[in-house]
Amino acid sequence: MATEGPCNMPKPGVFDFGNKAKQDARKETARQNHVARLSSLSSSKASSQGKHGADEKAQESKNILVSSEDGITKITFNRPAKKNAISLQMYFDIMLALKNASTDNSVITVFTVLLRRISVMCHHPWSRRTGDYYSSGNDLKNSINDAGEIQDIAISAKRLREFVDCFIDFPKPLVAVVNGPAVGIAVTLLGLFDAVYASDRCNVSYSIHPSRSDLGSLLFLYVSKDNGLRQEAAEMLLFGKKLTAREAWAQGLVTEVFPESTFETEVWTRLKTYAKLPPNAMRVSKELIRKHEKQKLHTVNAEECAAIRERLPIEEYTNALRNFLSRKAKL
Ligand SMILES: CCCCC/C=C/CC(=O)SCCNC(=O)CCNC(=O)[C@H](O)C(C)(C)COP(=O)(O)OP(=O)(O)OC[C@H]1O[C@@H](n2cnc3c(N)ncnc32)[C@H](O)[C@@H]1OP(=O)(O)O
Repeated sequence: MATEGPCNMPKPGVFDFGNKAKQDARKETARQNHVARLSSLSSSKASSQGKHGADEKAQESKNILVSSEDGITKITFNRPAKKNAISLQMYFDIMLALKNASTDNSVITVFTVLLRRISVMCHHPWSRRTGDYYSSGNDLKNSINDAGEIQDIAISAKRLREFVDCFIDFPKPLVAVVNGPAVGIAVTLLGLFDAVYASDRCNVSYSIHPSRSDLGSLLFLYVSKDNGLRQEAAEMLLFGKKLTAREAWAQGLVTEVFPESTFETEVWTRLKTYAKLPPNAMRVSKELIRKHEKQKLHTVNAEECAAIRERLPIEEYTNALRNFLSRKAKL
């Protein structure tokens, strides 16, 4: 891989991970090992997958499960022990899953959390229960090593930008089935879905993490664009106020709130019906609805990731990280 000389290569497309990784490596020679790891992951997985049908199992990775059935590609968080915190590997797995879903035969793409079955001794011998969290957001270990030193900021910030870009550009209807609390980047992303269905046990919040207001402004842009500046959103973004599912609905972040007891049945019945609608009409409608805001979202995303890259090394942030990791601080 070339690491010197001018970069005359054309800018790769948002889903063109191979070329993006190569360009990263040219600019970040000091970080080549890290980039190479991500690049090799991309090429090995991409080459083993290609196009696939909506009724086939599409992708296996430990913490992100992907499956397709009934015209729906489901991307499922499966890291309950860490409250579905999103590691660098998971960012990558999700981007790959979105890339595949954008060209597979499915009609709708859905993000959700793996349901865990627990034994209960009350009315039913088995009761379904959701994983605790939809997602606790960015894995706070992504940018700090075991010695407590900040690491890989440029790469993480770039990866984050590419990750959010994938959501902004995703061409098919994208739905979030949120059956537990969502934090940080997982909340920001909600603004980029076409529909967000939440159970009444869900809540949304940003953390004590000082970067929340950076990434939050994407969400803020979305929430406030038709309604003027919304003070409730500012309370969440600036002061870390936790919103209930119904408050998030009132903010326009959630499409509909369902009782937990009927959530799964109602939502999946509805989604299966939607998946029978004409796919091309939905794609064209989505393109028309999103066309005018897309460029603005890309611009804000780029600005925010640049801000994160600059702010991450400051003491306020590093202290917050160390406090969380030494169990002195939580949400
Ligand atoms: C380049 C960088 C880009 C930065 C981009 C920024 C994006 C915005 C964000 O998303 S920042 C992250 C925001 N999220 C948080 O701040 C949540 C932090 N977590 C908590 O506050 C709590 O864990 C909790 C309230 C979500 C749950 O508390 P609870 O007491 O129920 O559970 P534990 O704290 O014991 O958690 C269980 C294990 O999970 C690990 N964990 C939870 N969240 C994260 C996380 N975001 N990152 C890493 N690890 C997380 C926790 O450490 C426990 O692990 P352990 O059992 O091994 O100790």
